[in-house]
Amino acid sequence: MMRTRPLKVALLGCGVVGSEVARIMTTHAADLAARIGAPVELAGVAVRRPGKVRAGIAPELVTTDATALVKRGDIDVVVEVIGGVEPARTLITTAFEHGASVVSANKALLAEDGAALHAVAERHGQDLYYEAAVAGAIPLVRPLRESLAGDKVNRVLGIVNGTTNFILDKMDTSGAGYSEALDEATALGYAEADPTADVEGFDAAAKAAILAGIAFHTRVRLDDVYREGMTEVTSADFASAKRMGCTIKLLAICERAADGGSVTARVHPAMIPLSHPLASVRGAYNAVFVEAEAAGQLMFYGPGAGGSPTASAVLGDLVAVCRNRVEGSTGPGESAYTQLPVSPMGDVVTRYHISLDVADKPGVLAQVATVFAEHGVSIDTVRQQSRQDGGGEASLVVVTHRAPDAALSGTVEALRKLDTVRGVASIMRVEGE
Ligand SMILES: NC(=O)c1ccc[n+]([C@@H]2O[C@H](COP(=O)([O-])OP(=O)(O)OC[C@H]3O[C@@H](n4cnc5c(N)ncnc54)[C@H](O)[C@@H]3O)[C@@H](O)[C@H]2O)c1
Ligand SMILES: N[C@@H](CCO)C(=O)O
Ligand code: NA
Repeated sequence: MMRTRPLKVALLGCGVVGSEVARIMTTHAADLAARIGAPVELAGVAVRRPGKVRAGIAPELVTTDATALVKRGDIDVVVEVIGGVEPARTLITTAFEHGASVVSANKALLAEDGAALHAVAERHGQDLYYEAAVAGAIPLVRPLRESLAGDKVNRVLGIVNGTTNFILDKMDTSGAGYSEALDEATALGYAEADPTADVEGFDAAAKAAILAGIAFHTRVRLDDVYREGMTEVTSADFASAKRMGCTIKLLAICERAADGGSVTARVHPAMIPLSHPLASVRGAYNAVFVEAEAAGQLMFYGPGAGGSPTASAVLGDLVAVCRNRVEGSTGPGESAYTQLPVSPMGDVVTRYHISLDVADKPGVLAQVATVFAEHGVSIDTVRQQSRQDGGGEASLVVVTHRAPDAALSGTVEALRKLDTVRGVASIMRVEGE
């Protein structure tokens, strides 16, 4: 039976995502009410620029005082889509203290302070849902928190940032420049307010922290995630990748150690074979593989950024939280009972693709091979090509077998010191084989 008192929703932020949340709440009001068992009403919208005309939002709902809105006491659910750590953290905490549940899309905040926010939510008997924070529209947080709660997840690997995938895809397929592709991603509403978060890998690292925490039932913070962005990926790297039958993607990889005693989480560009499903993830799409003991390998794929796709995930959470409210219950809280340590990047076992400019003379190959051997790194393939410019240099491309990342980076440092190595043209990890 339909409850007549409407559930009241406060929307914090009315930008790319917030405006779409408001639009869908209005246009789908009847369906949402039927699914929840109670009408849902937009009771207030906190913005920074009150003078701006916002289609479909009654001007009397708009306020610049987000704090007063979350303190009102009659609000059932606060939807936080302003982004950033503060004032979002204080507003969410205040919402819990004043009897509201929260739906957020804010990965930066959840990766920094998710544990504390979950604790406040639990203390006040409220829900904290954040499907939109990871991989946009793709259902991933809920499947990990709920559908896979009975399995043991060992690995989560994928593309979790739409902006950088859009840029890398453009660089690879159309030869577009980095800045031009970034401007386009920003105009399409994919990039963060400060796109440094995207291109330097902070956004993907925040998502990796959230995913690792949920997947392995432990606490992983942003600082625990090894991070390299994609700003140094060049067209020469793409040319090298092409010669190997690969492309380059910014990957987030979270793994449980083989002995189960620790976990790792990392974000960095990597070469992947063109035959791997991640190689065909185009534009702002995301794709994530989850490997679980009983389920085997699962792939989640879909739009990872943009106002409307992200609003879909926010609305899904809103319906879930409202249903809980109608039933007088709450959903699952944080499940970080294992407290596994996060190992450093040096312990992660990876493969490197290394492209060197070397002197084209006898003994150089042997000298380079010796450095690999001294660091305990086994070589998979070597390709040498003399340069035609008469400068007495050759290009040497080495692909290694798997080895601890510390041994691989130590090898590169030692190679740089050889007189016969004139330069390191490209170093890239190789994944997906
Ligand atoms: N855009 C996407 O594709 C996407 C996808 C997933 C998650 N997210 C997340 O959703 C959140 C919002 O992203 P967005 O793309 O809509 O950003 P946006 O910059 O378009 O919108 C944020 C809005 O919040 C407003 N705002 C900032 N501080 C405020 C305050 N104190 N009070 C009231 N309003 C305030 C800003 O004026 C802006 O209009 C971020 O956490 C982001 O990481 C975005
Ligand atoms: N800026 C983010 C938004 C989605 O979280 C991205 O490009 O993936
Ligand atoms: Na999602």
